[in-house]
Amino acid sequence: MDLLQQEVRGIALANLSEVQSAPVYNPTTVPLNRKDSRNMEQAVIRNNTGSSNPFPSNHDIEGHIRPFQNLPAREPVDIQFKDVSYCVNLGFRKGQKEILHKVNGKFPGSQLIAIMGPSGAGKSTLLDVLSGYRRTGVEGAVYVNGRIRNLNSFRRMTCYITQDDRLQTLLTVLENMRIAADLKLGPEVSRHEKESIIEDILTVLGLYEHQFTITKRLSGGQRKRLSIALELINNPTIMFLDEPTTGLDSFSCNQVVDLLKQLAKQGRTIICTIHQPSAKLFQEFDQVYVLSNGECMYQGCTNSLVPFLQSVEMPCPVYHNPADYVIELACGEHGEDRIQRMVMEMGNGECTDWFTDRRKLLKLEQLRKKYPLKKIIEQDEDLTSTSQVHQLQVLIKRGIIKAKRDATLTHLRIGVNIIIAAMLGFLFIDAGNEGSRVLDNYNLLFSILMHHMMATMMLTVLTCKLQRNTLAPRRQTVCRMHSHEAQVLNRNSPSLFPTVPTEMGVILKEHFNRWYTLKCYYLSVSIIDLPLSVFCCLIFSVIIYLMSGQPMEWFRFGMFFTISLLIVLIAQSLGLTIGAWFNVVNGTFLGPVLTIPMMMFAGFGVTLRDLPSYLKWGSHISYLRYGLEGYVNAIYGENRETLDCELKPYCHYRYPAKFLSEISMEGDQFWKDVYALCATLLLVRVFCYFCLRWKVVSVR
Ligand SMILES: Nc1ncnc2c1ncn2[C@@H]1O[C@H](COP(=O)(O)OP(=O)(O)OP(=O)(O)O)[C@@H](O)[C@H]1O
Repeated sequence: MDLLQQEVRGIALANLSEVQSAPVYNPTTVPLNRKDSRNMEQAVIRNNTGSSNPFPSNHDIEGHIRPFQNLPAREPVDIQFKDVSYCVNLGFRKGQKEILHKVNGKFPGSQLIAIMGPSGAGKSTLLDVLSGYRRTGVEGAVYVNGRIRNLNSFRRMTCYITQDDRLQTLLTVLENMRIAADLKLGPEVSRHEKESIIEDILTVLGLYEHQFTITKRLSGGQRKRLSIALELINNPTIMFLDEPTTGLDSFSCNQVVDLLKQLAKQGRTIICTIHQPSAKLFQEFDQVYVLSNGECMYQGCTNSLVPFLQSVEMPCPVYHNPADYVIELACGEHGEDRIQRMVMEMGNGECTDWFTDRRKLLKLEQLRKKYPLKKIIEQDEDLTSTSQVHQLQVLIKRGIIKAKRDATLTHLRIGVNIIIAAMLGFLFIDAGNEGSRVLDNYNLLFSILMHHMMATMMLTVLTCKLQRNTLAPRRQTVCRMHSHEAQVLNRNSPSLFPTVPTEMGVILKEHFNRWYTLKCYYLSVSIIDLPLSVFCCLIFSVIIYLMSGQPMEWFRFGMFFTISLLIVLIAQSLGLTIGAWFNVVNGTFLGPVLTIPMMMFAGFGVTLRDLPSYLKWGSHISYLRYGLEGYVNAIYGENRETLDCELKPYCHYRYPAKFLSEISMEGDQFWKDVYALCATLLLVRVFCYFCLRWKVVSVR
C-alpha cells in the first residue's frame, strides 16, 4: 500500500470513528416507546436550536416538546423488495427498455431513507414502483411487513409528494388545509377536531403564521412544506417524496429534511429521492440507497458509506463529501468497472451488511410473526375515505372559491360574449325581420354557431391542458456530467424550466393520494362551470337577438337559447376531451381541425339534400347540422308569418316556408334536433370521462 493510499485510508477511518461516535438513532435497536421518542425529539430539537429549527416549540403541560400531538404515532412498517424490474414500451417496433434491473432492498420502518443516484439512474422510477404508482411493466415482489404487498391496503397507508408542488395556488394555506381535511377526514370528524389537526400540523411545519397567505405567494420551501402538510392530515404511515429538496436553498432544505426526520421518528417510513445532498444534509438520513443505471450500488446506514467505500478499495478522498463522491462513482467518472464492483459487492441490494445493527434486521418470516395477520375487513375498490356526495360538495366549494379568485377568465368570457354579440349585431342589424335579408340572417345564424363552438372549445382546451403524463417529472439524463455541474444544473433547473403545475397535474396527484374519485372531480367541474356558461350564453343571445331584429316571440327566443346552450355544452365537453388527451400544442391544432368535417356536414355550404349519397352519414353525426337546423327552425319554422319587405321591391324569401324548403330544412324538426344534441352531449360527456380515466390509469 503506498503512502497516499495509507493516508487516505487513515483519514477515511478517522472520519468513520468520528461519525460512529456521534449518537445515531436506530429504530431497530431502540424501541419506539413514547418516552424514548420524546427524548429523541428533544435531542433533535436541541441539536437544531441555534441553527435552523423549523419547528416552533409545541409544549405539553410538562413542558416537553410534542410536535404533532393530534397525529398519533404510527406502528412502523417495514418494506422489502426482491428482484424488482421495470420495463417501458418505447412504442411501435421500438421494443422495450429496462429501467430497473432486478433490484433488491430493505427499508425498515421509522427511518428516513434517501434514494440517491445521478440523473437518469432510476430513482423516481423506483419510487413510483414502490409507491404502487407504476404497475404496468413491473416485475418482482414488494413486501410490506413480511407479506406480499396488497396494493389497495398499501395505498391506504401511503402518500406520494411530487417534486413539483401541485397545489391549488389560488387558495390560502388554511383553505387548502381545510379542503384537504374535509376530503380526507370526512364529516364524521368534527370541525373542532379538524381545526386542531390543522393547527398542529401548520405549527410544526412553520406555516401557522402564513395560514392566510395565498399559496401562489409562498416561497419554494413553504410550498414544499405545504405539500407535506396536506398529506399529513390523514396521518400516513409511509411517505414517498420525489426530490423534496430540489430547487430549495440550503436553509429550506434543512428545514424540510429536519421535518421529515421528525416524522420518521414517530414511526413513519419516509422514502425520498435526492440528487446530491450537502454533507450536513446527507448525515440527516438514516439510510441511503444508491442507484446507478437501474442497479443498486450501495444500501445501508448513511454512516457506513465511508467504510463500505473503503472496503471495496474506493476510499472517499479527504475533505470530500461522501454523497458527492458516491454520485461521481455512480456516474462512471471513475470507471464503469467500479460501478460493477459495487453492484456485485452489494448483490444488487441483497446485501444487508452495512445496516447499523444487521442482527436486528428481521427476515420476512420473522416480520410475519411479529406482525400477525390482522382480520381483513372487506373494503370495496374505492380507496377514498369519504362518501362521493361529500367529495362532490367539497370539490364544488373549492371550485367556487377558485372561480371567484381567478375572475380574469370569468370577466374575459363575459367580455368576449358581449363584444362578439355587439359586433355581429351591428353587422347584421335588423336582418331578422326583413324578407330581402334572409340569406344575411342565415349567415348570422351560422356565425353564432361558430362563435359558440370555437370560443368555448378552445378556451377549454387551453385551460385544462395536460402538461406531463407522470407524477414524477422527467429531466434529461446528465449522467456523464461532472458531479458539480450536474448539481448546479439540478439546483437551477426549477427556475430555468419552471414546471407550472396544471390542473391535470394536480388531479393526478390528488387522485393518486385518494382525496377523491375521478367521477366526483369530473362532476364537480361540470357543475361549477354550468352557471357561467348559462350566463354567458344568455347575455350573448339577448344582445344578438335584439340587435339583429329577430321575431319578438318568447318561445322563439327560448328555442334559440336552448340550441345555443346545447352547442356551448357540447363544445366544452369536446374541449375537455381534447385537453385531457393531447398536450396544449396538439390540442390547439386539433380543436379547429376536427371542427372542419363537422362544418362540412352542417348543411350550410352544400344543403343536406345536395350532399353526395356516400357522404350523407356525415350529416347524421355532425352536431353543427342539428345546431343550424335548430336555429333555422327557431327563427323561420313554427308557421312563421310573412316577412317584412321594406328595403327592396321584391323579396325572394318573403315566405319563410320557401326558404326552409330551399335550404332543405323544411318540416318542424326542432325537437328532433334538441334530442340529437342532448344525445351528443351525453355521449361526449361520457366519452370525455372515460378519456380522463384512461389517461389517469394509463400513465401507470
Ligand atoms: N416512459 C419512459 N419511456 C422511456 N424512458 C423512460 C421512461 N420513464 C423513464 N425513462 C428513462 O428511465 C431512466 C430513469 O428515469 P428516472 O426518472 O427514474 O431517473 P431519475 O434517477 O429519477 O432521474 P432524475 O433525477 O433526473 O429525475 C431515464 O433514463 C429515463 O429517460
